[in-house]
Parts: sequence; structure tokens; C-alpha cells
Amino acid sequence: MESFSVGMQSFGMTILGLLKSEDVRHALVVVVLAFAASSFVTSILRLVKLYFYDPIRISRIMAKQGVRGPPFIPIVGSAHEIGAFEKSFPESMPLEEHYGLLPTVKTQFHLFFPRFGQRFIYYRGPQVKLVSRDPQFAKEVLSLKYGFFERHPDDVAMLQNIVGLGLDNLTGEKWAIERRTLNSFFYQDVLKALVDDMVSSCECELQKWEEACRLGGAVEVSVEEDLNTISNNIIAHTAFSADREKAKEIYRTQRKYVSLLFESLDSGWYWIPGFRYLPTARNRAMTKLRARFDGLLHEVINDRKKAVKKGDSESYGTDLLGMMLAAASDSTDETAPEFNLASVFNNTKLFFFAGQDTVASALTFTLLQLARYPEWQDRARKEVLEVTADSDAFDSDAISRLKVVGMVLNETMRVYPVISSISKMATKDMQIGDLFIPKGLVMEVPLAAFNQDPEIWGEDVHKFNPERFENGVAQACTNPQAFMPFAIGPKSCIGKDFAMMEAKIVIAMVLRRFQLSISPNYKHHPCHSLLTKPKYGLQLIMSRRS
Ligand code: HEM
Repeated sequence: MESFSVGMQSFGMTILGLLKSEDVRHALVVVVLAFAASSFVTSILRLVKLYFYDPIRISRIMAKQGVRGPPFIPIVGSAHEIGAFEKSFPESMPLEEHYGLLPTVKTQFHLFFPRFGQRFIYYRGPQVKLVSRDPQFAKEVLSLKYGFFERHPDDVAMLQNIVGLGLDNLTGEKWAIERRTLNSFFYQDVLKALVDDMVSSCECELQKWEEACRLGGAVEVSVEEDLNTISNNIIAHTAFSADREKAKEIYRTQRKYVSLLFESLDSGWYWIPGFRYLPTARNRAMTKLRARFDGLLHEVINDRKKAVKKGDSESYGTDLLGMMLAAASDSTDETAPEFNLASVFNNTKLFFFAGQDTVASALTFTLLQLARYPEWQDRARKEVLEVTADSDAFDSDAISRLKVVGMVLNETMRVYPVISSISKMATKDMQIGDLFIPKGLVMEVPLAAFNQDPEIWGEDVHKFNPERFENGVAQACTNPQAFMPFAIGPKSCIGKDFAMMEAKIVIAMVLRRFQLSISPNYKHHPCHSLLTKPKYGLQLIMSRRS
């Protein structure tokens, strides 16, 4: 042992001696410079491959199979043409053209289907995207029969700051473990127990509207903001038992982040390699917002853990957060396969977004349609009054009997799908139907385009007609699988029943109390901001029902 340490000492002395020699120092500088140069060259080659070689290679493979698209413009892709077209739209579009959702929400479908036929490719940054009008093709992709699809790394990076690396961004074994763990919160008997909490979480905002009506008769209300607050209250309360003010701040911070992200995407700068890491004013603001957002979520989780540690609480509780903490191991390793504390954080982040903005979007457009079509407003209200007798004391049985409300919701999600497309990247070469799909090609499933297809919905496709859902989705169209507001397949929405229950409760509570019509100040301009949103909010005239 002694001889070993003497040996090590003499080795150290030799190295020190060498470092003092001028020649060796020069040699070291040369090695470091060579290493830096080779890393630089490797990075450049990687960028060239990502932004030039791969898109050109993939588009050639698709062109050989007769699938064409707009010209390839490196880095910005098709953003310029799409952006220019979007900007040509007036602030306020005619309401009669409610079916004209595609031009502003999915401009690429509106522009390229007529130009290139039933399927086309276009470019988004380094991604080559294939859009096919064939619902069977969509089914193959979403059913993940081949297990060969996942989100493009760029999309994961973009969404990670908003929804974390939770269920939505996972695949494979880790996804399966997390999905199994989270599923238990969405069992029917658990959901049934949430009805009262959903009602009380909605009550507060509706009282605000009632107060305004009491003072002013018929009043204008900016409904979108308040619906966001309602769904924020509901997810924060039912899933996290979170403090209302904290939940509001989480929502505000997240929303501001999304709006800056979309500014960056729309400007085209986002796609310039490395740009998102530069300390520009916008990037710094986004980093700050993300840190605040993450900090607030950690507070929600830590408060619960502390309460149990201090003995204030015997268990973590029965809400979603409680269930997750009870199931989690202590590890914080995001890459570990098991459900752990990193999974708790990531899924808390995911559910605050997925459980809130989605339902708020569906509710906003449903109230728009009810205000626009008084006959459906009356019919839905009549049903609500029959089913709920004369109080807001709903139970899950009453909610399941709200058939007309369900039809109106479905038809609204057809016309204004909350999620207008779903993108999945092929991780291997494969064959789907007659098409060879090269690794790296991104399939964009055009939900919004399916919903506007006369071959699927018939000649009245552009009419708002909830009647078509009278006998369920199967009878509403020629290909029921083409209607997938919550997606299909293993990665379809885990919160579908939660969302439908919440939406029905809120609509029933609104219809019981208020008469709705559209304000002359409303500017109709549906847009895409991760989800489908009214660009300038939704202003309705509300009056208290006598
Ligand atoms: C009207 C409301 C909603 C709509 C239209 C909707 C739609 C969707 C769609 C289309 C997907 C698939 C996305 C993709 O594959 O890229 C999805 C996934 C998901 N949704 Fe929803 N959603 C809604 C409400 C909710 C609610 C209320 C929750 C939670 C409380 C929720 C949680 C999730 C989660 C966790 C996933 C990822 C599932 C997985 O990857 O296994 N969603 N949703």
C-alpha cells in the first residue's frame, strides 16, 4: 500500500514537471483548440443534417410517392407563407362563416389541401409534416399499432416548459407505468364524488355575473377570462386542493408564458438554431416566468408533503396529488422508469394545463354557439330545468341525463375542435397502407379538417346542427372514428370523462341562471394558441333569468 502511494506521488510530480515545460503547454493548447474546432465542426454538420439534409431527403422520398407540398425553405419552413396568409385576415370575421375555422386556426390545411390534394407535406422549422385526409391513416397512426411514433424532439422541448415531462410527453414503459398510476383518479366512482366540488368551484364566478346583472340588468361579460378562472378553480380544487389565489397565479404565469412562446413562434425567430437560448428580452422574460411557474407548483407539492411530515395530516389525501404522492418513490430522477417525485412534479405541471385550458376552450365556444343559436339555448335550458328540478344540487345521475347539452357540446367541438391536430413522428422506417414512411417524418393528424369534410358529415357539414348527435357519434357521420376531439388509441385523453362532466355542470349552471346573447363588441376570430381560442376573447350580453 505504502509503495502504491509513493508511486502515485512520483507520478504526480512527473506530470507537474511536464506541465511546467513550455513545449507540453503548447501541445495542450493545440489539443484543446483541436477539440473545440472538432466540436464546432460536428455541431455545424449536425445542424446541416437537421435543417437541410434530412428535410430534403424526406421530401424527395415523399415526392417519389406522389406526395407534394409547398417549396422547402430551410429553417423557417412554410412559416412565411402561412404567416402572411393569416395576417391577411381582418380582425373580425363574419360570424356566419363559423365554419371558416381552418383559414385562421389551421391555415396549412386551408391552403394546401386544395393545392396538393388529399395528402401533402409542408415544413415547420426542421420538421417535414405529412397531412392526410384519410381517417383510416389517422387511425393507424394514433392506435400506435406499430409502436413507432412519438413526439418530435422539437415539440417535446417546446411543450416541456408548459406541460413538463409528464404523461403526455412520454412513451413506452415509462408512459405505461404513469398512465396506470394516474388512471385511478379517473374511475367513474372517483369522478362522481367530485360533482359537489365542481359546482362550488363554479359558483364564485357565476355570483360575480349575477351581481353585475343585479346592478345593471343586461350586462356585457368577458366570458372567456371567467371560464378560464372557473376551470382553473375546478382542476386546482378537485385534483390538487390548491389555494385559489395560488392556482390563479399559476394560471396567469403559464398563460403569459404561452403567449410569449407564440409571439416567438409567429415571428419565425424561434426556428433560428440557438435563438431560443440567447438572452433577448423575450427569452429572459420566458425563463423568469418558467422559474416562477415551477416554483409555485413545487410549493403546492411541498405544502402537502410538509402537512403529513408535521402530523397535521395523516395521509396525502384522496385527490390526484394525494394519489400521486402515495404512489411515488423518493427518487427525483426523470429518466428512472418508476413513478417517483419527478413524475409527481411533471404531472402536476401537465394537469394544471391539460385539465384547465382545454375545458375552458370547449366551454367558451359552446357559450358562443348557445348565444348565437337561441333555439338551442332554449332547448338545452329546458332539459337542464327538467333534469335538475329547481336547484344546483346536481348529482352524477342528473348529469348523465343531460343529453341535449351533450349534443351541443359535441357539435361545438366538431365546429371548433379544442385540439385541431395531433402530431407524431415516425421513429423508424415503416409502411402504412400504400405509403412508405421514412424515419423522421412527422404525421399531422388533421382533426379540424376531418370535422369539416362533407364526405364524413354530409352536405350540411357547414351548419351548426347538434341534432346530428341525437343517436350518438356512431350515427352522426359516415366514419365515427373521424370524430375524435379527445383523440383515439392508447394515448387518447385520460381526462375525457372529467372534462365532459365539468363542461355539462358549468353549462347547466349558466343556463339555469342566465339568458345569453352575443355582444356587438365581440370580434369573431378563432385562432391557434396551442389550443383553439377566440383571439379577442368572448363578450356576451347576460341577463338574469326571472
Ligand atoms: C374538452 C376538453 C379536453 C379535450 C378536447 C382534450 C383532448 C385531448 C387530446 C386530443 C389528447 C391527445 C393529445 C396528443 O396525443 O397529442 C389529450 C391527451 C391528454 N389529456 Fe386531454 N382533453 C381535454 C381535457 C382534459 C382534462 C380535463 C384532463 C385532465 C384532468 C386532460 C388530460 C389529458 C392528459 C394527461 C393527456 C395525455 C394522455 C397520454 O398521453 O396518455 N385532458 N387530451
